[in-house]
Amino acid sequence: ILVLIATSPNGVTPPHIPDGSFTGLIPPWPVFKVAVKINSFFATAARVTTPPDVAALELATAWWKSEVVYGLGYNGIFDLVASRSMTCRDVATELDLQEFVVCQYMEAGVQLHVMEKNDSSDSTVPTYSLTPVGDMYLKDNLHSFLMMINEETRDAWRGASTKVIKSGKVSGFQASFGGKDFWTYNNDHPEKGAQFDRAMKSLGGGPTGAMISDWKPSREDIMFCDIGGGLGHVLAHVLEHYPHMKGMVLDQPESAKRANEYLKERGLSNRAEAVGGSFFDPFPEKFSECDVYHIRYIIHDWPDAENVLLLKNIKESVASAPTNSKKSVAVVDQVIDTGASPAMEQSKRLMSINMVASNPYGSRERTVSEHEELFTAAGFSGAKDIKVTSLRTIQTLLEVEI
Ligand SMILES: C[S@@+](CC[C@H](N)C(=O)[O-])C[C@H]1O[C@@H](n2cnc3c(N)ncnc32)[C@H](O)[C@@H]1O
Repeated sequence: ILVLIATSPNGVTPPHIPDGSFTGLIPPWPVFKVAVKINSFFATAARVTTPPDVAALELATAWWKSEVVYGLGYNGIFDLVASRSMTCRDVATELDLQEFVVCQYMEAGVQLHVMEKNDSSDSTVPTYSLTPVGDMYLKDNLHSFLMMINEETRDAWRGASTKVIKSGKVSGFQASFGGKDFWTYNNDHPEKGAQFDRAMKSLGGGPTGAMISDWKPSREDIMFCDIGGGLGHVLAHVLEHYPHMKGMVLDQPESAKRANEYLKERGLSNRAEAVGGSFFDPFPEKFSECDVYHIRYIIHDWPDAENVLLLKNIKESVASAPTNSKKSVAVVDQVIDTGASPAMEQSKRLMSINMVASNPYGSRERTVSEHEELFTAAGFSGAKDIKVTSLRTIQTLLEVEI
């Protein structure tokens, strides 16, 4: 807590820091800033010292690296090797795979720093274990994200690169999957919907920790509503830090079902519930009790018109609220041109194409002023006073009072 007090420019002091919370892993601001600068310096040094032909080949084959980690994850190799250091032959035998190919993939994994080789003195055959990066791909961590982003999403990108770029109108996903949009496809394939929810949860820890460390709620007992909150993973973290807060998630019916199970698992059912519905319809009456309407990774999923409708629904929900307490909309997204480093801006630009690939035509990452325009179009009088909160992560928090 002392570290947070000492380093949070917004004076954020969550009353409770649960054991193992991601907030404990967020470096103090000065350390974060220096680390980002050092990282940028070496990235620039590597770029300017790499000959153009090498750089061009690296870019052309960059997907090979993803395919290696995908293959290691898809076949359960990361999880098996995490249990004990093993030879590639034993891995192949245990998983009923081809030894020759497995050994090639594991050697490549060493070169990509997701595995390390342990040469034991009593054997000529090396064993392999995971590096801290490899650990990130385990089933209880980024596994579902690794699968999702290298399965249908890969085809969606190809659709964007070859079809949408000429014809417009639809997402890369629709161009590649017979016109079906991402959410309809996931509803038709519930295992894919569940995979997506798990992927979002696994991506969430760091950004949620940064949000909790840098964003100060108006009171510690507010009603925190996560609109499009998926499994309820963000809400769960927030409520664990603020024992007097309550919260709700609004998400698609199938996700809301999974969210209620997850919130129960986390022992939060007495303070949190998930409600199934569409944020493009008027909000359920109980959402008028929300003090903060938190929307993370939602605005970038939609074209302007849909975002204006969603923001209008939030505003309408507040208009029917019984009290006049201070209320706000808090957007967290990869806001363009607010990043702490060029590498972060590069990631946002790639994420923007991921939106073109996966979401309805017109979806993208936006600048602060583009967000301002959406709020203005939805009739928010506070749009011009949009408050920008820097977070110790790639995302930025934008808050508008209602
Ligand atoms: C990119 S995910 C973000 C999840 C979560 N906010 C997070 O930060 O991890 C988008 C979420 O929007 C939800 N969603 C999509 N269309 C929706 C709709 N019409 N109404 C409510 N939720 C929707 C999805 O189910 C999903 O949980």
